[in-house]
Amino acid sequence: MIEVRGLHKIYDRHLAVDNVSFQLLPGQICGLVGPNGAGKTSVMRCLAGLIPASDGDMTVAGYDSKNDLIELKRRLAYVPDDPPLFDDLSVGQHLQLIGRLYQVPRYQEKAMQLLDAFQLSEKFDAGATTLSRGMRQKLAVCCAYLFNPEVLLLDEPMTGLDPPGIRELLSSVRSRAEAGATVMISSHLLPMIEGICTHYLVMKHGELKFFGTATQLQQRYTGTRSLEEAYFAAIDETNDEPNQHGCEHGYESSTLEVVA
Ligand SMILES: Nc1ncnc2c1ncn2[C@@H]1O[C@H](COP(=O)(O)OP(=O)(O)OP(=O)(O)O)[C@@H](O)[C@H]1O
Repeated sequence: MIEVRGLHKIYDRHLAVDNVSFQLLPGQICGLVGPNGAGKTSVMRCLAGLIPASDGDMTVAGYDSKNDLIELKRRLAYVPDDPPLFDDLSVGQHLQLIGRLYQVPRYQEKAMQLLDAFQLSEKFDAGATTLSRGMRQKLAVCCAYLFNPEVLLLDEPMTGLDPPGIRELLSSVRSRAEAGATVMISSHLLPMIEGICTHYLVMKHGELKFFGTATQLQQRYTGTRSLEEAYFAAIDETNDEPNQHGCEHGYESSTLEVVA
C-alpha cells in the first residue's frame, strides 16, 4: 500500500531525508517518530506529492508518484500539523467541497457523522478563521476522513486537540486501519500512539534508525519497557552506520518483515 525505496530529500544543500526505505500494508498503522528536524514531515510531504523527492521511488495504493500522481492523490489524505483551511469557507462548506470534489456518495450525512464524532457540529456554519487551533485540526481530519482514503498521513494530529478529540482520533485511526486503510502518524506524544501502532519508523538527522513492528522494536532494544524508552535507545545509538543493524535500515529486510 505504501512502498518507499531510497527516498532522499535535499533542500538547497541540506539533506533532510537520507535514503529511507520501508513498506506498509493495508491495516497497518506506522508511528513516525524522531526528534525535531529528523525529516518526518519531509517524508510525508514527499509521499503526498506536495514536494518532489530528490531521489527514490514511491508507490501509494499501487500508483507511482512519478507517473500517476493524480491517481495517487485520489487515494491519499495528508493532514499537516497546521492545516491550511480556506478562510472564506465555513466548516460545512469545507466538507461540501471535499464531498463534491471526491464525489462521495451521501457526503452530507457522512459529514454530519464526522462533525458529531469530533464535537464540531455546532460550528457547522462558522467560518474557518473563527475556529480555534484544535477545531481547525479536527476539521482537517474530518475532511480527510470524508472521502475514505486508502492511505492516511497524519502529521502530529493530536497537537491542539482536547482529550475527547484525542480519544476520537486514536479510536478512529484504529477503526480505519481495521477497515483496510494504511496509516502513518507522526507524533512526539509517544505514550499516546503506543496503543495503536503496529509499526514504527524512527528517524534522526534524516536517517532511518529503525523500521519494523512494535514487537521487533521491543526485541531490538531489549530491556526497554515502553515506546518512549525504545525511542531514546534508538536515537541515542552512537553507531549511525547505514545497515549496521540489518532490518532497521534496509529495504530488503523491511520487505521480509512484511511478508513474514
Ligand atoms: N522548505 C525547507 N527548506 C529548507 N530546509 C527545510 C525545509 N523544510 C524542512 N527543512 C529542513 O529539513 C529538515 C527536516 O525537516 P522536517 O520538517 O521534515 O522535520 P520533522 O522531523 O518533521 O521535524 P518536527 O518534529 O520539528 O516537525 C530540518 O533540518 C529542516 O530545517
